[in-house]
Amino acid sequence: MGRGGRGGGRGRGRFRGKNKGRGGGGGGRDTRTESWNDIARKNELFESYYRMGGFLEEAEFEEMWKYLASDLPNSFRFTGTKSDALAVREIFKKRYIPAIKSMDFEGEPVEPPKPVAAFPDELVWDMKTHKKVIRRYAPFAEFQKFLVAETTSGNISRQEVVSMIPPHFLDVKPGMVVLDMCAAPGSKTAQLAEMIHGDEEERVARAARNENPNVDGEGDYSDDGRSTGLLIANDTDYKRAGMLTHQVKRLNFPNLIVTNHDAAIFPSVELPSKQGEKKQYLKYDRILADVPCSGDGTARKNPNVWSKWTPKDGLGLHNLQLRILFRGLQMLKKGGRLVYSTCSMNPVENEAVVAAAIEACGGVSKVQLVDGSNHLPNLKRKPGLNKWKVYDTSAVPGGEKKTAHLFNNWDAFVKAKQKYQNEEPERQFSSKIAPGCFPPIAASEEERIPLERCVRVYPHLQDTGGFFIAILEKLDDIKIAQISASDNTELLRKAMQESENITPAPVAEEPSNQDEKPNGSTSPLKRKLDDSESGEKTEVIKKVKTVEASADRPVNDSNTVPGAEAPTKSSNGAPTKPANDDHPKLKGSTQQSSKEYFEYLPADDPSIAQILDFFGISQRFPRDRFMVKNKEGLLLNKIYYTSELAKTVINQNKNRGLKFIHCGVVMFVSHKIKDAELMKAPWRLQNEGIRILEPWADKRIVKCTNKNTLYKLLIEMFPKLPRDGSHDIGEVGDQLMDMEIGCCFVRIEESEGDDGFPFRMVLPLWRHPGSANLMVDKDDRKAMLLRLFNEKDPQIKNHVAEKAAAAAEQERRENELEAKEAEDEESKDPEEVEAKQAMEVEEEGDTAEGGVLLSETMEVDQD
Ligand SMILES: C[S@@+](CC[C@H](N)C(=O)[O-])C[C@H]1O[C@@H](n2cnc3c(N)ncnc32)[C@H](O)[C@@H]1O
Repeated sequence: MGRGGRGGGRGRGRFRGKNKGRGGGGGGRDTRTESWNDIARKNELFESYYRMGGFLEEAEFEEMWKYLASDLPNSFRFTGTKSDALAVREIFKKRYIPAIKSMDFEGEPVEPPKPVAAFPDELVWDMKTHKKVIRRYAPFAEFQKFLVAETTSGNISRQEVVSMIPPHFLDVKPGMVVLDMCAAPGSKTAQLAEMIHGDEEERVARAARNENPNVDGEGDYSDDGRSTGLLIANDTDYKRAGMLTHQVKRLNFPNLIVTNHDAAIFPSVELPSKQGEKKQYLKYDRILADVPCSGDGTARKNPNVWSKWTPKDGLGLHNLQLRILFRGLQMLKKGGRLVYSTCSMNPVENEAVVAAAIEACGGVSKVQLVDGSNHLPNLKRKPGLNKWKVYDTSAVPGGEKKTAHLFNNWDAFVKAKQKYQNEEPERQFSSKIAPGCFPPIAASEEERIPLERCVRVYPHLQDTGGFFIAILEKLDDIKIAQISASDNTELLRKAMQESENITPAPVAEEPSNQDEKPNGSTSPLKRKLDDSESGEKTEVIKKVKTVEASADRPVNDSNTVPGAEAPTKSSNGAPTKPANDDHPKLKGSTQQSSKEYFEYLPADDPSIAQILDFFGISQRFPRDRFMVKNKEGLLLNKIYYTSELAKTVINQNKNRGLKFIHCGVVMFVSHKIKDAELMKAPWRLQNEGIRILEPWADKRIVKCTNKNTLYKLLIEMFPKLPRDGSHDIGEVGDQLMDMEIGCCFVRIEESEGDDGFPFRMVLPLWRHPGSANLMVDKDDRKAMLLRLFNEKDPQIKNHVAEKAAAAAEQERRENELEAKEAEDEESKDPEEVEAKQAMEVEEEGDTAEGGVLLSETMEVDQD
């Protein structure tokens, strides 16, 4: 049946949104095809849970709910190194804010973007005008162009405000080893990379000038100012990990590795150890666990929340979230910090997970919740909850009625089930409700988990989405034996075993301490029956009718069998992923990835030595961190560069079953030109890696000091460089006149005034025999022309491409003519035709002999 075929109407009634959305086989409504404005922002179950759960006082709840049902403001962040971000921000403030201020939309003045007070340095902005209006309404066209160009160039990240919070709470310092467990699509990974990178460029520049790079004493800059840190960004979904790779490539960060594993069983990463000594494993200073969640805090931009929310979403994810968090805590260094976050407001996915993980680690003496009030002090927030109710719906298979329940504690849930077992044995509850879903009950004040230290961000506080953040600090080693204290013993133990299975080596966890007794059932933290709430507190909210089972709905539709968590079926009956379910389907990852090769070149590789010599790269620049991505380790097309620790991790683990899917910044690309073998270095520098290399170069540097020269180099590809010196590219052309053919650095220093450059730039340029060409692709050229020269629709000239296009057109015309002539010939005397053909062959031979291919025409593919 076609989409939307059954019934055709909108699922506005209770349960209908969910029913239709998940029952794909039944022709359910796909809300994504509908306009966001047409979606009814109503869901009684959703509302009743948050209204009755006691999260907020009634008046505040009303305010919060009003915001939750309204559109989310548009937000974005200026990214990259701080100086670049501030420079682009200034351009935005000077050029676009006044323009927007003078606009009207539908008769009302447009509210211009404003900085979000919660974040420092005015780097985060939001704006009430909807994205769609900005995209479609002509007066916004220039601003939209700027947003698109800077997003493509990586200077702006269009990220939701609340999603920017967790990295700020991690307190990352340059040089730290950081794991982002659930990283795709990668917006927080980018923030973490910026933090690990710190002011690296400034420090490296100082080191290269033989000055002390470590001015403020923060971070480890023992590697000549370079950050020694590492960021591993992981996602279990292979496709999403691909998206993540696409995002992080723009960061040009050599200290980054992308992996594709189930975070709950993330493998231990081995480090080199001396022969005969105990194996060493990587421990992390910081871990971000931004786990898959029901996403109900995203209701302002996600129609599925309104149409599909059920209490089972959160319940179904609690366990996976707990396993991911627990694995994160295992891999954390003693004294290290982990931030757990979700875009859900549901305590079952938040405080309950945090409490259960702390208990599983052995309590507050092992892992403590950190008070985050000194981070982002301007962020409006609410404390975490110490009490909440677990919400479930139960029903009898085939029956019509669903009943909603709110349970205060585990015993109340058990009693309710027992009661129904006598009266209605077929009634089913969610199989996912576990003791860990309920508030913890501590035996003493010292052992109490201060869940109020968690951070809740509600939509009405600063006009954002909803979010939850908890900062955890590992105080002591987690002994394997302590896991038995948890209510989730078996699952967590299994998770540990699985992470061992991925890597043939033993897990890098602390040895089990024999002196340490397992807490077992005597755990003071084990959830107990709270006498005051011991009676069954099931609150039957309302009995409601469910949609009747019908022939075109699969019998295992989760609405007819609540709690059964039936897999969604696609129209061909194959199981598909439920809308908000990010559960991995395979143990290691969601798909088998194709093998990537990461082969490091020897430090004395003669080709590398030749290239580095060509650019006059200092001997202090490391020569053993260059890598190629083919099995044979050959210098074919691209040469990548990585940090020292990234290299160590890749080399030590690539044959241990770890799935690395990305690492390295492109440093050199082979330049395919005629007579390349006669050149000293037929390799071109890349925009990606050029800033890493440039401080160490003392050859082939061209200074660009005039804005007009840069404009000419950007607007025209291959500007002429005739031998007589009559070029049009100013001081750059003058310096190039005496330079050997090949690539070079164009260095542009920051300078003040309207004719100055707002930030420092280094760009690669290829010096041809008769021309020069900035090796910057068309999109980046356009973005630079817009940013620096306010050039809105630049027409970039490319003589070579034009020449090639003209030649192709000429050939096409000739072919057409030939075909026509051939047609005409058919009717002619065959002898005459034969004679003509013989003559043509001769002519072709002549042309080929005399023809010379210009090197430029072979370089059309270079940008
Ligand atoms: C909330 S999103 C992460 C957003 C991301 N941190 C960002 O800022 O762009 C959750 C991610 O977890 C991934 N995921 C789901 N289950 C996972 C698992 N078991 N291990 C690792 N990643 C998982 C999903 O594919 C999804 O990309």
